[in-house]
Amino acid sequence: MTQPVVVTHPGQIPAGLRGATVALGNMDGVHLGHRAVLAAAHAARPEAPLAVLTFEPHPREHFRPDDPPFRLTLLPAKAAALGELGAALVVALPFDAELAAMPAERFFRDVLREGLGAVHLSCGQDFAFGHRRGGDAGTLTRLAEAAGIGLTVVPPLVDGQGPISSTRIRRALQDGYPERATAMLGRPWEIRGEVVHGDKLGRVLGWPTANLWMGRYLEPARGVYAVTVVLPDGQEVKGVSNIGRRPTLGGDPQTRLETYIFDWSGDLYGQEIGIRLRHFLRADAKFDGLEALKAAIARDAADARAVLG
Ligand SMILES: Cc1cc2nc3c(=O)[nH]c(=O)nc-3n(C[C@H](O)[C@H](O)[C@H](O)COP(=O)(O)O)c2cc1C
Ligand SMILES: Nc1ncnc2c1ncn2[C@@H]1O[C@H](COP(=O)(O)OP(=O)(O)O)[C@@H](O)[C@H]1O
Repeated sequence: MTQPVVVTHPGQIPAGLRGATVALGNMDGVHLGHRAVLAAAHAARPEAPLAVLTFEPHPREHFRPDDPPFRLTLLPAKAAALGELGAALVVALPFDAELAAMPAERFFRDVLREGLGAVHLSCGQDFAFGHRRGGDAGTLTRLAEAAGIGLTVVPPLVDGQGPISSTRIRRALQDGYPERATAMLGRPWEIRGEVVHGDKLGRVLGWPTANLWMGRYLEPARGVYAVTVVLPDGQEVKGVSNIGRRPTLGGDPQTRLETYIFDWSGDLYGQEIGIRLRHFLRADAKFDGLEALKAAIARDAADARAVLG
């Protein structure tokens, strides 16, 4: 699937992608429920280009900047995942004070109708938009009908535990169940970032680790994970990661994601890699010295190899 065109303003939409059938939502994580919203937009108007209207930053990052980070996907990964689902266009509107203050009617007219030239809309039942979330699926139904634009309101996709949602996926990851996140996402959760320099202790211990900052990503359960690693060339290889603050070494102020890649050597500094959390192995621990830590990492690596097969 080709990468979608990503724009931050309707004025930037290429002529051929105006008049799209448009799925609406934050779409953080791009999970199976989001997939259903895209599928509904496409099914209604299969001849039209498929577009997604989303917000970047996430409205919660705008309204509650001091909340702990919670993102499942940042825009490039979100756009790539939406592209996999057939989106030709992603409109990622900057969510700022102006957008937050825009009445629902004006958002509908200026952005959806005139900006995108939408021929059909789809959203989840809980979609809310416009000033103080003043527009909901009911408002959208009324506005779309008056404008002669089709609308599909998609009921929540459920599994055995209830509706699939970004919130449930976050909770599964915070509780140490990456497999549950994988099931709801339809693919493993991946953290992408640039490899940064650490304390260069890894190679002394015999376990060099490529380090990423968690940044705006949700912090999952701290501890050790069996992972797969997407290298800069796109190759996917196996490894073992620690997500934590290294209590054995005095503790860090920020959480890092450190990954030892199996049967691999090379230089990754400054390059972007993706870490896909597969299985949680154990909680982060404070060891009594470096020898004990080394022994624990050796056991972790063996456990990860075993569970990854
Ligand atoms: C599989 C694995 C498990 C780890 N588990 C812990 C742990 O439980 N507690 C801890 O303090 N550090 C743990 N570490 C982190 C090491 O302290 C870290 O890799 C080492 O300090 C190297 O840091 P550097 O990359 O900055 O050189 C773990 C590392 C790996 C690779
Ligand atoms: N098998 C490997 N797994 C992870 N990183 C590796 C591996 N082999 C070499 N490297 C390189 O070594 C670096 C990590 O070495 P390390 O001594 O832990 O330094 P740092 O403290 O800067 O992370 C990685 O960023 C990467 O460039």
